[in-house]
Amino acid sequence: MKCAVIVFPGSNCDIDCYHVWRNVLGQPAEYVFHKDRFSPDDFDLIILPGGFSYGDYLRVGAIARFSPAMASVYRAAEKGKLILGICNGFQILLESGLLPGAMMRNEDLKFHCHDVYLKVGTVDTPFTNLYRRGEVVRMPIAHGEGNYYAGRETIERLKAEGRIAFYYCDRNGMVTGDANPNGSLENIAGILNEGKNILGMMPHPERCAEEILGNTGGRKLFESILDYFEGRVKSGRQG
Ligand SMILES: NC(=O)CC[C@H](N)C(=O)O
Repeated sequence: MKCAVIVFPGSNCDIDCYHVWRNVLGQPAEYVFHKDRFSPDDFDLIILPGGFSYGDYLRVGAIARFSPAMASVYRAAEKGKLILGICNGFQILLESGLLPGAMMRNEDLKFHCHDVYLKVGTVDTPFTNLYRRGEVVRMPIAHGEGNYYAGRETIERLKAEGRIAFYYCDRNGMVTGDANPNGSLENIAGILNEGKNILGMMPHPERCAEEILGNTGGRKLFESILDYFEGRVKSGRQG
């Protein structure tokens, strides 16, 4: 299953994503430079990695959204290809309109770099099918702008359609204000598009996919994608 990792000026998690896909899952991966275009059928999975694309100028993700590589991502998205945006990648997906809502500065205006607990909101997706619904996983976060906001109608729709992939929670799985690191509405940590072929999430699964890192909570996310692609599970939509 061929994966593209898009490299923007200021990306800093591109190598981690490439490493996980290539070396942990043993699948082909390629870097795609932000100035390059590609055809929608060149890749089965596109990862928009974390970092500070274009220095986070204007608004996080606001400039990256206009890069040539993103023009190809939009075409791939239309074809139902799988797209995973992690942290800054999530921010770019919001700015590009591929996912609804917007990201604001963390409520306390501080950069948060620590582990959080996440509750899996839906397992009927190409990205989460190996988790149990309601499973609690630990993952690191590292961001200054993870305060997710959307209008009430959008939030209700996301909930009704099973499109909230992850909520911030405490170690017992309670979704409380205390467990919310950034002020995100309803403790939302990750959402899907309507077709469930696009996932944006603030936590970093690529930083917790190997024993040597002391946490493998993110590994099932990548394995879910591969299982889905190889037809071992039937959920969401496949391009
Ligand atoms: N780890 C990251 O992707 C950083 C995200 C982002 N640029 C922020 O600080 O909000």
